[in-house]
Amino acid sequence: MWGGFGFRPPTLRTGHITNRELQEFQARPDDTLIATFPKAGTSWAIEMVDVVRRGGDISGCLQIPSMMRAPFLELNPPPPFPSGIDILQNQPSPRLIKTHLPFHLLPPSFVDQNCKMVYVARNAKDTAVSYFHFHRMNKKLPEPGDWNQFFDSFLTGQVAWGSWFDHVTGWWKEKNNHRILYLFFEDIKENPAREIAKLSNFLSKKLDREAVDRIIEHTSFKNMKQNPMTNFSLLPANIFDQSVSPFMRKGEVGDWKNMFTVAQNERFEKEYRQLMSDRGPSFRMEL
Ligand SMILES: Nc1ncnc2c1ncn2[C@@H]1O[C@H](COP(=O)(O)OS(=O)(=O)O)[C@@H](OP(=O)(O)O)[C@H]1O
Repeated sequence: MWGGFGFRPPTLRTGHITNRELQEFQARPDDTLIATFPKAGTSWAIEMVDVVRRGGDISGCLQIPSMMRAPFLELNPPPPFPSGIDILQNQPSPRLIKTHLPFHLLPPSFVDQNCKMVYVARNAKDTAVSYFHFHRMNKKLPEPGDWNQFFDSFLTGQVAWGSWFDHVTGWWKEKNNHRILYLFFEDIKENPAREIAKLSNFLSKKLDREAVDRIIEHTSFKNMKQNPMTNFSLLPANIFDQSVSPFMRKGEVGDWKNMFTVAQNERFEKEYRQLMSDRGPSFRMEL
């Protein structure tokens, strides 16, 4: 699989990465980290950040799959496939790195090296629905059960990468202590040009009007869904079975209304009020 991307797995490694190896990961000062809770718009942000860093030139992005342009830090497949760390250690600078880690589990070198970090948050209801469909198609994740069961698992933080509530508030609390740009999926959807301007400023990359238009076009849902470099169609069906649910599924704000029952919504609202502090980020559930 990896050979097809022009990548040769390093030969030295044979086993899984340990938590200690992850914590000892050496970030470089010019790394850019993209951090999210799963299904918050990671792939969208990767594409935007990558083209912004390339000054609006999309040609490089059209040749290499997104998962190779922004390796997944904590990816830990069984041998002989390379881990995220294996891939990253062999990548030239400046690297783009994807993670779903909560802030408190991030390898300390990202803070020590004063790396730029882009965090994208998405409202919990749409995230839960997107995550449910992702579990159905991702053959490396546990079976989600029915929507009712998954809803319960999500709300109680019993899903991979834990509690959505802890994740979005954990990164929010740190955003002024480090070089963190905290963005929202809903804001990008509402006004991509405004959010690209924030990225251009944060990444110190000047973009003219044409470049911004090019980025909006290249990163539109329609284009990313058709583009094999961004739609994960290069992964075989025993990893992502897109006949069950496509990776680029709907890309909307408010799709939760098609899944949540009235009772689920009431329970969600009640627990949301208890779990989200007043000082945390505030989310829009519809536009
Ligand atoms: N360009 C663009 N515009 C709008 N929406 C987009 C875009 N790219 C990805 N998406 C939607 O983001 C959801 C996938 O989230 P992630 O990329 O974070 O997934 S992952 O955690 O990295 O697996 C998933 O959301 P749902 O459609 O609601 O399931 C994708 O469709």
